[in-house]
Amino acid sequence: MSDYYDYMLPTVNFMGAGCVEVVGERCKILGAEKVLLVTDDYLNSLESGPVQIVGDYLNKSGLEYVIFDGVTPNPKDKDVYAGLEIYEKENCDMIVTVGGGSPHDCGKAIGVAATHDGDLYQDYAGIEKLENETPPMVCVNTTAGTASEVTRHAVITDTSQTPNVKFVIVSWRNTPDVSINDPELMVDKPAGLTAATGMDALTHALETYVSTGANPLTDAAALEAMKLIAENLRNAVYNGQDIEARENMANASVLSGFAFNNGGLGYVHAMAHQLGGFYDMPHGIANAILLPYVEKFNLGAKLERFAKIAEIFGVNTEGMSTREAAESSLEAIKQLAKDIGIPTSLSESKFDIKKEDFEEMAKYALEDGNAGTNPRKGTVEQVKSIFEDAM
Ligand SMILES: NC(=O)c1ccc[n+]([C@@H]2O[C@H](COP(=O)([O-])OP(=O)(O)OC[C@H]3O[C@@H](n4cnc5c(N)ncnc54)[C@H](O)[C@@H]3O)[C@@H](O)[C@H]2O)c1
Ligand SMILES: [Fe+2]
Repeated sequence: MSDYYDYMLPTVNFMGAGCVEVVGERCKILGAEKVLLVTDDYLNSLESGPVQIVGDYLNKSGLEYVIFDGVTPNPKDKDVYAGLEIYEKENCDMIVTVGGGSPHDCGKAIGVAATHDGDLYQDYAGIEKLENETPPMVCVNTTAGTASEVTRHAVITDTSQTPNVKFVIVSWRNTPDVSINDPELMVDKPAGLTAATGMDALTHALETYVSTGANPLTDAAALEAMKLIAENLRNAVYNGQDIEARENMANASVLSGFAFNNGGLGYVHAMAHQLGGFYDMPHGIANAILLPYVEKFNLGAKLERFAKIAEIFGVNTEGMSTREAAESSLEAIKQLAKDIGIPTSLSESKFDIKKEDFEEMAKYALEDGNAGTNPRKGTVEQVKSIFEDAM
């Protein structure tokens, strides 16, 4: 390992109420003539929703655009190829995504498929495998969780395998040119989605903070993200119209993206990807359920850091040993999840989880691109037992 590190950020990030108005002018600056607008059918069905708002700004800037709304949650390779067909047929030269992590990731993968031969999973899953420049991209974010709008990750589900496998293409070439986080586009998010995506952001910040790839810059971003989440996620869930809570959650999500884009994640994400691939479980729910169980496994490797997390969550750690303080951080996280209505175990979730799958899921998890920076190395047996523990 070298003594230096790189720190990757997208070129321009817009944050705050009203900032979506820059979308058209930013596309023009990037040289767009015809935009593929990538989204999902729900957001596209909303009158005066984010898709219509973005479309109006594109029109105002004199840009032509065509909508692809075939993105499904946990986006599939076939969604990517359906989008690519439109991108090519319509001679698009730029991608604008509107929505949460699913449209952003699908849009990134459309850009990869448009500029790279071969198979997305076979040839490009893993870290820094992209060889060619991808089309310019602007991401308008409507959830506060994945931070895909600021990261180099695209998480796609490969449906050619049974069971399906979620894989990650990680490349700086995938980093969007512009990210737009306007909290006014987030106020109508239902409570359940706010809770799940908020816990995804927490998982990003926490996994990076205890990862083997953490550095002073990722620490600063991760600590502030966790503080904002501890102070604002409940409010954002309980009162969706609280614009300050929404804005703070957007800030937290982006900060956690700055952190994990550079410091790496861990077994929570590696294992959550299996729950997404095998059962189509929403990503935020999968992370939120697994988080305390995985971190119980990791605790001994980063006791001081977990003790610091407890402080951030408002636990009075005075008089506690470092281990006691570290353990109390897991209780604080469980309490937050409980308060916002997240199931506390896999069996409590409404998904038909099968114990017989755990061995295979554990194997895939250890091969996942996020497993390498987990602070404690586990065997297939150990990862399997974390799944069992979470059941
Ligand atoms: N690329 C990355 O860095 C990264 C990181 C973490 C997760 N992910 C991936 O992102 C995906 C999950 O993304 P997500 O959690 O943002 O959800 P999502 O994009 O899958 O959206 C979930 C649902 O919420 C709806 N929705 C989105 N915004 C809304 C709004 N403002 N109001 C009402 N409804 C809204 C959508 O229509 C959809 O039905 C997963 O596939 C996950 O693996 C990617
Ligand atoms: Fe995530």
